[in-house]
Amino acid sequence: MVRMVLTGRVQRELVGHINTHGPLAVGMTGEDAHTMTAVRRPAWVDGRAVDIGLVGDVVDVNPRAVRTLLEQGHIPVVSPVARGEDAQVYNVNADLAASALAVALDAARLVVLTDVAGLYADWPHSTEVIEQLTADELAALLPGLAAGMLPKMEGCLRAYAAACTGRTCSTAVYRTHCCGVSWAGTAPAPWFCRSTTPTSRAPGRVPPEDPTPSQGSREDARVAARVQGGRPGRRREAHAGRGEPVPQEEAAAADRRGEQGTHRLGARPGHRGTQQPASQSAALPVPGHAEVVENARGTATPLRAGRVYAQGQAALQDAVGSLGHDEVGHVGAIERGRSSA
Ligand SMILES: Nc1ncnc2c1ncn2[C@@H]1O[C@H](COP(=O)(O)OP(=O)(O)O)[C@@H](O)[C@H]1O
Ligand SMILES: CC(=O)N[C@@H](CCC(=O)OP(=O)(O)O)C(=O)O
Repeated sequence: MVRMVLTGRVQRELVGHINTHGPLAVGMTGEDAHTMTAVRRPAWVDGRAVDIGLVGDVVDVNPRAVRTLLEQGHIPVVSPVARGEDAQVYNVNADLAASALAVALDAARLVVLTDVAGLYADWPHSTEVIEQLTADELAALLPGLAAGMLPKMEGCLRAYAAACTGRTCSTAVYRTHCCGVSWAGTAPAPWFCRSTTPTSRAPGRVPPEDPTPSQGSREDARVAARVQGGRPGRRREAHAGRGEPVPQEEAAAADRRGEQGTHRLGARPGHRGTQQPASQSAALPVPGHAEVVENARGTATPLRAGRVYAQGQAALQDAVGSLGHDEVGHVGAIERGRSSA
């Protein structure tokens, strides 16, 4: 079911929209060429693991197939379905999958899109957007987040921790800014608008050693309750929860697998960020601006990357518009600028 919806339907629509601009997008899944390997991820409720079915967490990424597509000028559209070493196929969260892929590709920037103006400080009571926050601040906020914002922010935190571990990270600041966008009119405003230059509020703050959120977020409790109650829910719950909660030993075993996996992709312990000015961050480009996008080690092919990026933005802008959102915000996660390591 998950494969059918995510790969057979959602992915095909996105690929189709992008390809109205040319032969750019190629659809694939995390299963293909062993791109993503996952382990079962339980929900945590009151410190106890609750099995919610074939939901996984990416523990290993082989980016070779994606890299090959990029090098050939394509835009890979990767559905968040991953193989497990136990021969199961896991449904992984798209934002967490994107974060893991960005890390494996050594990407210079991770951008996650959302249907609201940005990360709200006191949602659902207020829509005041947090413009910028540090990894520590985000880690503290994480357990209180819910719905789609939780995996987005968890993905940001993981990418930050991985990107800034063992190397100088000049712009290691989370920026959550909205590029509010109205798609209501016929001529949509740019949604990749220029971001504010990050301040020097906290570059180089120490990332958390384990960015995996706590044992017991509000969202986990909600999902587990849905699964246990067997009630149909939103799409997420409807296919996330298969099967009954399992005995504690099994849940604990799943957890052990999860911990092992987190170790493979997570932050290496002992890292200390380096104090660097934060001003090296490039502003997000506006559509059509053929910015040369290099990865952090400066190894991207400049011309091709610039062309693909510019085309890709126009195509993505259209694709997102076609999905019918009235407003699309994006949450800038990591933006490293040039790394000296
Ligand atoms: N602090 C928060 N700030 C903004 N949105 C939040 C927050 N906490 C929870 N949310 C919810 O998260 C949603 C954004 O995630 P969404 O874009 O729907 O994710 P996805 O579609 O990728 O699952 C918002 O519409 C809102 O309902
Ligand atoms: C485990 C998990 O979260 N799976 C997600 C995969 C797709 C996804 O992440 O879609 P959104 O970003 O729109 O939520 C799901 O089943 O909905």
